[in-house]
Amino acid sequence: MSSSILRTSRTKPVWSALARARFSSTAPKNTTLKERLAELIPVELENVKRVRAEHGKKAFGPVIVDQLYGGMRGLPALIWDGSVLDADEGIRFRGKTIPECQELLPKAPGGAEPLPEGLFWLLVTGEIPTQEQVTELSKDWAARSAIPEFVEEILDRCPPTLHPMSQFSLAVTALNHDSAFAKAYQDGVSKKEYWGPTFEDSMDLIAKLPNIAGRIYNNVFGKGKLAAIDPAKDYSHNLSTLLGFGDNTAFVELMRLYITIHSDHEGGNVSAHTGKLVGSALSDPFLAFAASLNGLAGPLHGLANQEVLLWLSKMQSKIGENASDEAVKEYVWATLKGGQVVPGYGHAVLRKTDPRYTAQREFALKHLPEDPLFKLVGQIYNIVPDILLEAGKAKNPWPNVDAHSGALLTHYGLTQMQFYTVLFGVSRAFGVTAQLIWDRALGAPLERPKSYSTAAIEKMFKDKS
Ligand SMILES: CC(=O)SCCNC(=O)CCNC(=O)[C@H](O)C(C)(C)COP(=O)(O)OP(=O)(O)OC[C@H]1O[C@@H](n2cnc3c(N)ncnc32)[C@H](O)[C@@H]1OP(=O)(O)O
Ligand SMILES: O=C([O-])CC(=O)C(=O)O
Repeated sequence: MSSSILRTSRTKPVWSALARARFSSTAPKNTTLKERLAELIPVELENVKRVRAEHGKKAFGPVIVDQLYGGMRGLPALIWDGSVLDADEGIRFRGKTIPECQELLPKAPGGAEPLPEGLFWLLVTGEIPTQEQVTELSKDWAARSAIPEFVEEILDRCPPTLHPMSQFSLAVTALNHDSAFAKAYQDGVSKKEYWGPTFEDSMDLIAKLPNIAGRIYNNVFGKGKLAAIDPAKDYSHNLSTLLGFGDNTAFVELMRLYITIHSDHEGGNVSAHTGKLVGSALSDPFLAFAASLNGLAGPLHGLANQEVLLWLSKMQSKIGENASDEAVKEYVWATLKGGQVVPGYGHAVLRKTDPRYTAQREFALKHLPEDPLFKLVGQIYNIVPDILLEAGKAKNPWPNVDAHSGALLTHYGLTQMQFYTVLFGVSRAFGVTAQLIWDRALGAPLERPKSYSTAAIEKMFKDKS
């Protein structure tokens, strides 16, 4: 932020606010999230206009043919300020590392982990909210949490054999019935006002996810009558209660950490990018996020947390519990020789251990250091990277977030691994909706990159080699 901008007298108060936001200072008191957004949006619109005027025609680096065939790795293609991923350091949410978020974001009374309500505020504004602002968000989400009866019926009619992620996606798609954005669009809302109903839909969507997740869990895994949302409790506490774990303080803390760290992973990952892409067609946040969920449900992305537990269970039944390092090594090699990936290891961008893995490991060291599955996860950490390096294919031999989460959930009795990605999805809604709000606020256009045929590539370089 240049000092000349800060000195401009007419805009000074607003630019100062933005400067504060960009440096992730604390939010001004006595303002709601929506009011704060309304202040920040015109400032950011000016900022983007300035950046485009100054740099809009500059080249960003070469595009090579391998990137077209190789899943666009490293292709600079998207803008998202909410979080940025460094290959070695891992994720920062609005410039804050996970340990910094753990330190700075408001906590529940007696709690040590950050409240995801605060993380959402941070993702949306770049500011650390006050305790009161976070409490207001908890209350607002509790007030919006009921799901329409017909959505309950859709879930109740799903066969328990339908994967929980498919049920989740169905329910979220159906919420589009009451979309404020879809209605406003039909009523002829001006482009400048898109962000308002997008914000309302986003808040509704996040608020309704505990009821959807709880109903799916209850229907599929038969835990009896579904509990009700308590307006005096925070989001993670309510989610835990609906899953039947609300009385377990450590589980509630785990949910606070879990939802915070799984929320966003810059803009290019499959779920975030899918939400942005679908949203760019002005599909409302429910439709856009349902598409995100369908991407998250893939085994190379969010479903990897389920796959890790499956793989560990199969390992235990094959080589027994407390197996030797040699036996574990043999099992890992057999996985690779069978043409399968080692779930929970490797990453498209990261080149070091995922700090989300480390945060979960630290939680385990504090709350469940003697857990046998946690010990196995640790044993594997000492074995797999060397094997992946020796196998010589994976660019990143280190664990990602999914290598750890299932062991923690299992410890507390949430053993139904098919459900794990639903929890990931609840969290990912925070990042996807924050991005949708800003995309509509900044007038992000329809996404439509160019595709090429192999023949066209050949022709392009025919006389140049
Ligand atoms: C929340 C998340 O989405 S985190 C990721 C969750 N997914 C997993 O944990 C699944 C296991 N990991 C993987 O499949 C990969 O590492 C991915 C999908 C995450 C990243 O894929 P890429 O960016 O293509 O990885 P990379 O460039 O290192 O791949 C090169 C080769 O190594 C292989 N490789 C990468 N990771 C692994 C692994 N964990 N086990 C075995 N092989 C691997 C790839 O399959 C690829 O093989 P190929 O040349 O035969 O196609
Ligand atoms: O960044 C990625 O590609 C995958 C990932 O870890 C996430 O989305 O959380």
